[in-house]
Amino acid sequence: APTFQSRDNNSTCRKTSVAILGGGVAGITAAQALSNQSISDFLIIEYNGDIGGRMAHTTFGQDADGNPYVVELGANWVQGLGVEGGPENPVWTFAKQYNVSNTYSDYESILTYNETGPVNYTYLLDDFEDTWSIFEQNAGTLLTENRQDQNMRAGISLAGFKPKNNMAAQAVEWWEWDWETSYSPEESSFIFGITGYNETFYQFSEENNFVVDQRGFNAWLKGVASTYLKPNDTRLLLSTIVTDVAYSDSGVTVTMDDGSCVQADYAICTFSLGVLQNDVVVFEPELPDWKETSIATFQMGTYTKIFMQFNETFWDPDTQFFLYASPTTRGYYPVWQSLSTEGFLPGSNIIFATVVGRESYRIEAQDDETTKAELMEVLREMFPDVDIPEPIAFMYPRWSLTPWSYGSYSNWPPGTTLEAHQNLRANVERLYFAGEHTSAAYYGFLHGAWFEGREAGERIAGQLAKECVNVESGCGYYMSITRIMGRSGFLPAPMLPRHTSSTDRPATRPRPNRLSFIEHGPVDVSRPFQLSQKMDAAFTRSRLVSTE
Ligand SMILES: Cc1cc2nc3c(=O)[nH]c(=O)nc-3n(C[C@H](O)[C@H](O)[C@H](O)COP(=O)(O)OP(=O)(O)OC[C@H]3O[C@@H](n4cnc5c(N)ncnc54)[C@H](O)[C@@H]3O)c2cc1C
Repeated sequence: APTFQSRDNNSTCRKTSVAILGGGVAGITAAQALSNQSISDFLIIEYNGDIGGRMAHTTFGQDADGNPYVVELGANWVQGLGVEGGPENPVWTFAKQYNVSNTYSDYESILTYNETGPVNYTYLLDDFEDTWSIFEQNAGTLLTENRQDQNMRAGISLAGFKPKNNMAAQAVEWWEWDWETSYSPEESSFIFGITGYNETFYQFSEENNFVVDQRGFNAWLKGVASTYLKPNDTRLLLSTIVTDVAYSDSGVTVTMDDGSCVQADYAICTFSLGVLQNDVVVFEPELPDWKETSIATFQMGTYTKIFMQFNETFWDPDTQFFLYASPTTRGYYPVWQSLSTEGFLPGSNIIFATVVGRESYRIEAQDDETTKAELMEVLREMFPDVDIPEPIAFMYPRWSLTPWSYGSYSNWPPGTTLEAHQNLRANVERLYFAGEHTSAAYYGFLHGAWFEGREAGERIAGQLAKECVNVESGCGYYMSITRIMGRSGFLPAPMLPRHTSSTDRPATRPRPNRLSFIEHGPVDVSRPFQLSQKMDAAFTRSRLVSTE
């Protein structure tokens, strides 16, 4: 049973204005937003011995001199970079600023295989792309006409792509969908799967750059943190595990596993959706029903990279991706990426496979040797003419079992709404929530965490300063739908924010008809994004409806 003895004796707690729970992207950005508004009295409380959260790396294998390589266990790409003169992904801005080494991911650099070896089914990639331009329009129709969401399977199928028992088509669909979202089309929202894609790849750009920086991808976040934290700053509590969070309309008390506590005027909880779903932190009082419902509704996916180093590069060193279609099982070690390729870690002889969802859970539950044997069997099928040696290094993380993340990143299930998501984001009393999962526009991405951390920091800064410096994102509390409606339950009228029509978009956009609910235009990364304002407008409309 949880004990709250520290809270009973608050005089012994360390005092601060803002307790930031978690030192991932959202937490570090929230603290930066406070610092930018001259609020220096905050504490960042982080489980791990370093900042970065799910942007996490480790050492793996070794080079010819015996020095280990650094590989990313979590986030690996800057996704959607930006176009000349247009909005730029803030992570890309910082990656450039802090010289993070990266290479363009060329998705055309792909070879396809099945259980008999190399088989060219790349034409299916084109087929799927053609289908995409149809189903994204259909998703747009559903959104603009405020119609019921479907699952992605229905969207893909109605647009004409029906893989059924064609395993090559299944592999292609996995590459196009599951690989990005960590969920199958059956498990994913059609409308918000498409808007989620469009917000990033049509607003910024469709380019993804893969990070191979030997300092680790979090080098940029450390750079950001160093602008307001001194070396060994006592406001950063590393290796500190939060167990209890007591909140009220006058403050928040945070208790750690060693019994120590922090008493704050406000707090921002940036723990992942997986952490919230696994009840590892006790909230006092219990989170309200509307909050619990939203936490239970959204999904936490698992994305697993399995690294292998060999004593030679027996695959084509000039190709970035290798797609494998299992004869029996969709998503069975489908995507392989070479790190031995120029621009990555040439000469490293490292290749890694990726699985998601149920396949991740399956391999997380088995030992390394069993998984290694499965991978070797697949490689021998893909390269029947090669005498493949045993790997000299092998490793994969178990994200769904990791106690500070419980999964990789969030996804929207079919049939949910923006309103349900706003409840995931809304504060309870003086406890705020931020992270990739609270971003309706950029959930699952580093930049989602960045925008959300900044907004939460700015809102609290507005509360503390008693003046709203940042009028664009708004200050103060977020709205929960219950707070507006005065009750929980189904909303009587659809309240989707206005979205742009295709004619509003710059002509230079690659596929101008894709759907978005954020207006396009230059985004200055020093300014917040305005989704919340649009949502607030939607909520105002809902209040009018309910009053009527
Ligand atoms: C395998 C994988 C691949 C990914 N690939 C990409 C990619 O290529 N591109 C991309 O943009 N995004 C990618 N992502 C998503 C990206 O990593 C996340 O969106 C982002 O890092 C989330 O940041 P956050 O601050 O919201 O959460 P987190 O990074 O989870 O930060 C929360 C922090 O809270 C801490 N914490 C949790 N519990 C406690 C506790 N009890 N006490 C104290 N501290 C606690 C954690 O240690 C963590 O540091 C990937 C993620 C994974 C796991």
